[in-house]
Amino acid sequence: MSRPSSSEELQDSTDSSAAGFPPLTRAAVLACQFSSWYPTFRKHSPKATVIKPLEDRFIDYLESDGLFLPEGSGPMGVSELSDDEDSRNGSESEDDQSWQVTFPELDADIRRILTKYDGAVFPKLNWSSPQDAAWMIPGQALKCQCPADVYLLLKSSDFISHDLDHAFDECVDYEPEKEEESVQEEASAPPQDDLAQLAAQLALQEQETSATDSSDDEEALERPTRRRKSPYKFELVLKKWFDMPKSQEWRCFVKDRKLVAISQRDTNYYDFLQPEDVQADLRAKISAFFKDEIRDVFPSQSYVIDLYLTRGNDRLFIIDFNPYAPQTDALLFAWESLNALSPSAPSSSSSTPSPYPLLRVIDSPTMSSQTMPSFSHNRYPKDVVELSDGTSIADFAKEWAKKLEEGVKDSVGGEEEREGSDVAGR
Ligand SMILES: Nc1ncnc2c1ncn2[C@@H]1O[C@H](COP(=O)(O)OP(=O)(O)OP(=O)(O)O)[C@@H](O)[C@H]1O
Repeated sequence: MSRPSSSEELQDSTDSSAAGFPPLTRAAVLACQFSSWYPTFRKHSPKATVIKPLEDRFIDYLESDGLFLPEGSGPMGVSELSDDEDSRNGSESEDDQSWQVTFPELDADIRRILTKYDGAVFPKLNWSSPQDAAWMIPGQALKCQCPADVYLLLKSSDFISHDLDHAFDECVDYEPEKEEESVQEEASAPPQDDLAQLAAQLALQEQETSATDSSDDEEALERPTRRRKSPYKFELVLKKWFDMPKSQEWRCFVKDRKLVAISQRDTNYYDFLQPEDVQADLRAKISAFFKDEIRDVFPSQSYVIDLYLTRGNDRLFIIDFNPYAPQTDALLFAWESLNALSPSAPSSSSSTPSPYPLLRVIDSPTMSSQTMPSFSHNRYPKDVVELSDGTSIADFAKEWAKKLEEGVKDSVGGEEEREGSDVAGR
């Protein structure tokens, strides 16, 4: 899920009903949480394991100041840190802190999942991956090969902070004071004795297990936790890493259960996507997949799906669900034009084929990558923007969005293709 970079920008974009957006509800946001949809769509999604709920101590670590890594989380294992690892712990004063933080159970879970997934995973929390922090690890991708890689990315990312603190901010039915009150009431209840506590923990585990459809293997690792001052539980999603050619990714917009538009996900120009028959084939494949596998199953009326089409064009995979809301990037479309579409209206003549879903690809190689960056307005690190030229994040975002809009009319140079493999969730 993409998200605004500042509360100011958030205010600009939250008047969703005025702009023609359906009201965003907590249920719609929760439906896009990874563990909400993955059990249902597992066979159409790359392999992944969810660790939930994350313990409060770990969330506190992610939210704490300074960039330091828990002891024993590096590639060398539990008992030692390499010199390299030590140097990633940040400044000298922060080093002291690093030796006080350990997450041996979580480290062990991550290492076990890494082994199961051939040594590399892609991390995210309930909704977001730390894409804005990719530059923190070698290769600038979110390819994690030890627990420290996962922690470093999560801890450095504004997108992850958004998941932790602002996931429901724009929902019409979200009342933070009320929710916090109920959590505080729970926290101030008389302490339970050990047996009662154990029973409560087991009940929680059972409830979670059914919610994530954990079956024969460990695709949902559950453990009891203390209650945090938050009305929902945080989860760490580790997806098996695979090389996914960007040119094969598509963002699909669903309005009132109708697939209205499809946008190329990447901002590069690809020759092979230009022929009309290729585009017609794409529309047909994605439309059929949506109708057969998603439309009657996904609980929301309006939402956005990210799909990946294997290079042989023979199989579609679900990468992510996002809310139909301004904080999700509309990519090559403008939200105003998507909101203005009315796919239910009768077509002018019965012989005219339906124009839906509309499909947009970058259709010219002339635009330079400087004017068409691959991160759009709500997908770059806050710190970078703050340091940029003294403008506020909101102003910078508006400038950026304007550039993007202008940029869509042209396009940029191509990227070499790679083949994805072994992606099936099951
Ligand atoms: N298992 C994976 N292995 C390698 N790369 C991946 C994997 N899953 C996702 N990616 C890449 O990361 C991108 C973002 O993934 P994902 O949609 O899960 O994260 P997100 O933070 O929710 O993104 P967004 O907010 O843009 O929807 C994908 O478009 C894809 O390019």
